Amino acid sequence: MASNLKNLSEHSGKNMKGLQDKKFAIVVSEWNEEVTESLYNGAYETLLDNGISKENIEKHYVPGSFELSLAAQWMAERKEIDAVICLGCVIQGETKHFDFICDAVAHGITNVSLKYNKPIIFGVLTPNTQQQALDRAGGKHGNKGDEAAFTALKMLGLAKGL
Ligand SMILES: Nc1c(NC[C@H](O)[C@H](O)[C@H](O)CO)[nH]c(=O)[nH]c1=O
Ligand SMILES: CC(=O)[C@@H](O)COP(=O)(O)O
Repeated sequence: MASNLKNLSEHSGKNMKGLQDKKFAIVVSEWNEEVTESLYNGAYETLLDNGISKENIEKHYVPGSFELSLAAQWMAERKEIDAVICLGCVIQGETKHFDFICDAVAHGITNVSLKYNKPIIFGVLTPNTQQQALDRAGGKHGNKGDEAAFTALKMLGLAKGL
């Protein structure tokens, strides 16, 4: 469903109880920092709003979205980290560089998640324009950072219930 049909900040709060002791690492790309900082703020506040303490939320920066996969692996290797939220914004330029980055980071994050059996959340915007990015980073379509945090919480809740 396209973002213009479902607000990114709305969620059905299933499986999100008893997670107060879980520890999160949020990795943020420095590219398009106006957007990614807004994504981070959304994710951070969503975790706090759902009972996660500030002490259990780490923030780390990478140069660009392409580096999110390796940073996610460094976080996932740490036993004390229960979930990793990867936040980035890759905006289409004139060349195919966009395609290579998006493909690499989507596959990279998936591979880390399966390798370490932990939620590694793909909170990466891949818009055609800056405005589309802003609309999804606290604008008219909500905040992808909220969605990423909700997703991490729900996956940990699912794992807890298994
Ligand atoms: N153009 C964007 C980039 N490019 C940088 C890459 O992510 C990477 O850091 C570089 O290729 C060196 O490995 N990154 C974004 O996150 N967003 C962009 O729009
Ligand atoms: C996604 C990118 O790396 C992109 O912003 C770079 O722009 P261009 O494809 O015009 O070099």
